[in-house]
Amino acid sequence: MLQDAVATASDQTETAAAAVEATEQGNNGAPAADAPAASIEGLDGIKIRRRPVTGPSVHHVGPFQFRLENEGNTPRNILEKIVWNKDVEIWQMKEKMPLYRLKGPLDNAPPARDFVAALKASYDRTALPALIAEVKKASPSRGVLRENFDPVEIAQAYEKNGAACLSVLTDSKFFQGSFDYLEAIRNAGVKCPLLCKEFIIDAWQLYYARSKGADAVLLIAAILPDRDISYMLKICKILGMAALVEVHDEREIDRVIGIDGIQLIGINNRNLETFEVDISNTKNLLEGERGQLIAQKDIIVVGESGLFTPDHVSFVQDAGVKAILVGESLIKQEDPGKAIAGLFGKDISPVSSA
Ligand SMILES: O=C(O)c1ccccc1NCC(=O)[C@H](O)[C@H](O)COP(=O)(O)O
Repeated sequence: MLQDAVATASDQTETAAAAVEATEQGNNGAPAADAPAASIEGLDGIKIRRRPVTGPSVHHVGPFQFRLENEGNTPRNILEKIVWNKDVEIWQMKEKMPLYRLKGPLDNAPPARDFVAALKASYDRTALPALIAEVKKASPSRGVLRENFDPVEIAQAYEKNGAACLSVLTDSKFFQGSFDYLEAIRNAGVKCPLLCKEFIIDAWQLYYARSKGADAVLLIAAILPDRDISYMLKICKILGMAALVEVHDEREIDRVIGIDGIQLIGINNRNLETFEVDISNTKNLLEGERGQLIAQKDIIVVGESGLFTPDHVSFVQDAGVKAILVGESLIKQEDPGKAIAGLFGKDISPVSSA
């Protein structure tokens, strides 16, 4: 039933993981027709299915029975694939580290750094979009971006050369990222606030990210209903973390503008279903009344993906962004820190502009 599928952020996980497990085990021959529908497609503007149906239909031909692929238990695009995998991963991680064990140590943890203030300070200092530089080893669309990958060295180089904040990919299966990278960067004395770049679908992940040193998290509108975004924003506030709420199209941006407590909207120029990158997406989404409303609400817009040159940076700045999130164009250079000056067309490191 559809209303069953729209569970709260936390109880979705168990159900979803069980569904994925049942699917992977072949469901012991139980026909899908008897199973509850697990898709929440179309609800609250979400385009992807948050979890597979519990098993493909059984088809009978004479004495044989077989299952057809692609009848609900096969992800239709990379985003669905990532999210379905994440469901199972979270379920396993929660077993090892239940919420009550995560929460306790957080009371004595150093407070989160102010991600939003760091972006504003950088913009005021440089009059250029504040840089969130991404520590990104690989991606589903581009494969391995950097063989010789030392996350701490890269983070320090980004900081030294003017990044306001850092984004650290933590998904291991699709991005070769790690929570250990986040923790190591934090423990190495990097002062820039850190964004945990994850596919967050369960509130447990917010506590886990904080426990590993995150100062901010990514919430992707394509995979989260409005009520989950609102709920997670409240938890972020309690934990002292900022949330970068990411959108890709008009429907998503209009949804999130209406949610209370949004400080940062990321416009992803990459379509996460097709991998197509088009930086004019940022401009298109900020045109007209929508851009004015965002400015009135004092929301900072972050332009994400596909930014390689000073012209690209000017283009999105003219469209209204005050910050940019950049991975590939920096990480692929021999010296990712020095690549920052190439991206902006000038040195933006704090020392040189002081
Ligand atoms: O980068 C991908 O291939 C990708 C695929 C599926 C989901 C998300 C993906 N990337 C996350 C990002 O949005 C980027 O890492 C980030 O915006 C930086 O983009 P870029 O500067 O183009 O590396």
